[in-house]
Amino acid sequence: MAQHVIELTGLTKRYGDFTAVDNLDLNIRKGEIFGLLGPNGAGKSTTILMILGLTEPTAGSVSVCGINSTTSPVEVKRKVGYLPEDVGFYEDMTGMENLIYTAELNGIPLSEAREKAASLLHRVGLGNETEKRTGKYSKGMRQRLGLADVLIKDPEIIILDEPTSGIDPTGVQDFIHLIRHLSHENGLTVLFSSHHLHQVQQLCDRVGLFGKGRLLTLIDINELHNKPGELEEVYNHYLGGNEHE
Ligand SMILES: Nc1ncnc2c1ncn2[C@@H]1O[C@H](COP(=O)(O)OP(=O)(O)OP(=O)(O)O)[C@@H](O)[C@H]1O
Repeated sequence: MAQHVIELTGLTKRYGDFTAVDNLDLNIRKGEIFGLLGPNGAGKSTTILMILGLTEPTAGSVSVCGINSTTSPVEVKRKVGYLPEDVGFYEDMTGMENLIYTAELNGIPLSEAREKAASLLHRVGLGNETEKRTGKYSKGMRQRLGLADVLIKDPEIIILDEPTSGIDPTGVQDFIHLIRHLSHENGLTVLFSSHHLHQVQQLCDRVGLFGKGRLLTLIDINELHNKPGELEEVYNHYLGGNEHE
């Protein structure tokens, strides 16, 4: 049986009378690329914040690699790399310097940090930009550096929240290929939150479709037989053809 690295049980988040995440039961398997798909406000980011232990659930529980995120967020942080929509870097520092800084914050000795940073910059396609200040990086380059930044502590899971917004179509394709490659190369579990149907279908093994805080259905992408319009049909069936791109 597949090993679960994230287990959400009855997970609920209420803000006053409003329920942002409603009684969510979901298990993510080790090594899979799982998509959280849904329109704005569906509860994807709130779910991610609870997985990271950055927001406390109103009810239910979150376990990451067997660790309770709510009671042990620091331990969970060691296992999970989180790439938000907009990554912040020290703009006056180079890509290399930024990565070394993150590495040192994670307790990696300087000599090892340099080597790891150089290798990761190369792997994410920034091998020729290591000495450029990040203030001069394009949005696509920043997201690639963001990936290197989350990978430097050797996480078991990476969580990417709308990582492609603001990147041009070619950059998006490159980014998607890079994530697939990194996941397969390292056996990484990836959680990818997006409202872009086509990106989710291209990248993910399984998808959870979210709407109004609820998990509406689970979709195995292999079962869609790579038919480009199929995920859209499922989406429209559950979400009534809401605008999604
Ligand atoms: N701190 C908060 N206080 C009150 N309501 C909140 C808070 N955070 C989120 N919400 C609400 O919870 C709902 C779910 O938000 P969430 O950000 O999780 O959705 P999402 O699926 O990630 O959407 P998006 O794609 O826009 O990021 C939204 O209606 C949002 O307004």
